Amino acid sequence: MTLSTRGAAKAPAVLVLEDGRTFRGRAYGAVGETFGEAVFNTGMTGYQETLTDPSYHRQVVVMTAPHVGNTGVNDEDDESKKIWVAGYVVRDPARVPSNWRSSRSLDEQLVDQGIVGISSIDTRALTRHLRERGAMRVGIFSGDALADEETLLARVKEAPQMVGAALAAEVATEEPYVVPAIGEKKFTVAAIDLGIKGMTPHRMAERGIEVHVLPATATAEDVYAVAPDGVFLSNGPGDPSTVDLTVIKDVLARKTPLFGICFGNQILGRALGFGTYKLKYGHRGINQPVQDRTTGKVEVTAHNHGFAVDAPLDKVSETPYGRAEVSHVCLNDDVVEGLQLLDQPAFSVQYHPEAAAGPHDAAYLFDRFVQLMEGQRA
Ligand SMILES: NC(=O)CC[C@H](N)C(=O)O
Repeated sequence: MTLSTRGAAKAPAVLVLEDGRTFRGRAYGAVGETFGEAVFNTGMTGYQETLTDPSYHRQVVVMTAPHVGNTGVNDEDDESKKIWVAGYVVRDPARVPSNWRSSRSLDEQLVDQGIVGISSIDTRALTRHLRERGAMRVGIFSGDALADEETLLARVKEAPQMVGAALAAEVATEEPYVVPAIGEKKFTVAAIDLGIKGMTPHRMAERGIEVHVLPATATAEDVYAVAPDGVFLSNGPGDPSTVDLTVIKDVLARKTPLFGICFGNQILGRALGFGTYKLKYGHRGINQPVQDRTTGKVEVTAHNHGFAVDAPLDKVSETPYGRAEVSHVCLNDDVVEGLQLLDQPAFSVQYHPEAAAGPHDAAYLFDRFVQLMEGQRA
């Protein structure tokens, strides 16, 4: 631990929202400047997984939990090879991390990876502002990047918007790789990496699945070259309306068992002919109530999405691939949280059954995927 994490005064920093509201605080992590879409995460824990979730690429994450960094950073909980958030906003960073697995402080980790953040601001006021006005662009500035507010605001307004952003290829693997089945191998799955988290193939491997993780640019030929029993569509950053649907339509046409999560749910929805739209402020956190309408059960789930599928809640829809219905719904706001096809083995959820971090209520969805693959073999 360096002395700086022991509470030495950090440089002044300012956060500027695109509607002109500003918050003055202290630099946290790297000193400099950064831009992105301001979003808030309501998780009380799991900051290491949040920071390394590729779906947060180009987003500045505001933590609503006031005290962040308490357990430091360890060598096991990263969900990808680096921190992806564009910036980090916390109220009150831990001065001294304390956990048996901690190998360094969060502050040091942010500095090492050049992640610009801000602390000591009223994150509750900022969150309420984003809830009332909606997600918007933001900049964080410290050190040499500080300037008068008008100049900073003009720079925030130059930053790219999230609507229309095609980001999956920026975060996905360039080379295919294999995550071996744990124990006896029962199935092969081709997982299209649009920003996959490490825990996701692990959850499949635990169920005897050998997972071939393929780049976002994989063709149908690449997918079928691994002779998959099933195809998986991962989570990922950006606007789902930018994704080329050729491969997924091919998978649907061949009736290969298909499971999608988050971004995967959105692009399955689009392939079925539904629209996607931007939510006012999105769902991010590990305490979101969802109802599985196929069983009536309610589960508490991990979310990270700013877009959603526009599908009718109370009727079966006719699609080019047979009938489809909304299988899951968020109990906070009735947002579509899952889709299922009724005439072929394909389904998806808008949230994170891999639960890293988060409650494990939704783990049964990986078992449903296994059942679909078993059903196809029978
Ligand atoms: N976690 C994800 O896959 C996010 C999907 C999409 N980028 C969204 O914001 O809604």
